[in-house]
Amino acid sequence: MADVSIIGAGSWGTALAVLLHKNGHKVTIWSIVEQEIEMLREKHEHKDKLPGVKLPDDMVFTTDLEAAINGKEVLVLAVPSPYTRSTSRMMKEYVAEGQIIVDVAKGIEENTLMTLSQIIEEEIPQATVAVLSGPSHAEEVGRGIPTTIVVGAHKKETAEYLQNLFMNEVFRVYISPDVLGIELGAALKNVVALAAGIADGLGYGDNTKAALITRGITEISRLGMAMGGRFETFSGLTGIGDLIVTCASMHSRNRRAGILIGKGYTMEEAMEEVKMVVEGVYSAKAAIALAQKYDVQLPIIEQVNEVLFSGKPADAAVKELMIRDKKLEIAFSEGWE
Ligand SMILES: NC(=O)c1ccc[n+]([C@@H]2O[C@H](COP(=O)([O-])OP(=O)(O)OC[C@H]3O[C@@H](n4cnc5c(N)ncnc54)[C@H](O)[C@@H]3O)[C@@H](O)[C@H]2O)c1
Ligand SMILES: O=P(O)(O)OC[C@H](O)CO
Repeated sequence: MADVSIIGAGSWGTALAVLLHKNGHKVTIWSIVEQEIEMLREKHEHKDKLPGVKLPDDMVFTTDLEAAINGKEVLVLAVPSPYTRSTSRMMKEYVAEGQIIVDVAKGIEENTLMTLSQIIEEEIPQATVAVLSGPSHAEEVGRGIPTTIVVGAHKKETAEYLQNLFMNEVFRVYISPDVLGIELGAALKNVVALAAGIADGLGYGDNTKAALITRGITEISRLGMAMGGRFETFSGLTGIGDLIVTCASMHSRNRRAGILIGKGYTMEEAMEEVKMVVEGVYSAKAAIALAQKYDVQLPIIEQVNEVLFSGKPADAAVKELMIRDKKLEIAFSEGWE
């Protein structure tokens, strides 16, 4: 049995807390939001973020960050990506040498273009940082629905330790050394899922969805591989797997925000309506900056940016994608006459 803290009490942190408790670990949940911790103590359920999932009586809820960190074997960092740096800064003074922090959020920092594990490593250099990612909606994990996921870590020993910590008969955990590929797939799929939602909101069909998923993963892997991620990662659970679930599921906040935008809401109105974090909005600009830096084309992601930040009508963005220059589907065709 391990002593574990979840840093951040949103829907994903809460679902993972329940999972880890079921695995026999001692679990503490920390949040910066006092009312949230009071509500969890009183109701033993996160009524706003994960309704219907009961939290066990012996789970500890706290706003005391030092107590949440001291002596814990693993810290699961589950705050949305805009808070990864600020939360890491607060955590730094309490984290022991080698203490494991597993980041479960998905994003790229807009002004630095850093992945979330890079931010944590910069802010808390004494920590051992790993990531957990894959097709996994909190609503389904909270109900014990079979799910597969990947732990990425620089050292195999860390990955195997976390695999044992999280894995059970309904939560199958693979391990991988490709931390960068995992994080890029996770952040970029959210931007493509916004596009898939926009297409749904416009009333388009399954053909359009399949096109966005397939050409979307081409964009993600093109950029990801230019940055050093591995092809197999983008064809795996944290790449195409997570892209499929996010583009298809009504649990997805990115897809739901996209649907509203496709129906004519502004980005701000859609984010307000969805209430929970819509990570794709934060990663969209970073993706374009990275595309420029690594000289790769991301046409879908570019159009998402135009719709989100330049007020381009969603149907005009789709039309622009359809009438782009004629292309080969695959990059190499030497000897093809
Ligand atoms: N929900 C899912 O199904 C799911 C699954 C996999 C990964 N993720 C990723 O996990 C991350 C968190 O997602 P979520 O669904 O839990 O989001 P959420 O919107 O449910 O979480 C918000 C939580 O963030 C915390 N918070 C609010 N303000 C804060 C601040 N200023 N500083 C620090 N913490 C603050 C609070 O505990 C709040 O409940 C995201 O990056 C998301 O992409 C989510
Ligand atoms: O609800 P979303 O769109 O943030 O997606 C949640 C997870 O990333 C799905 O794996």
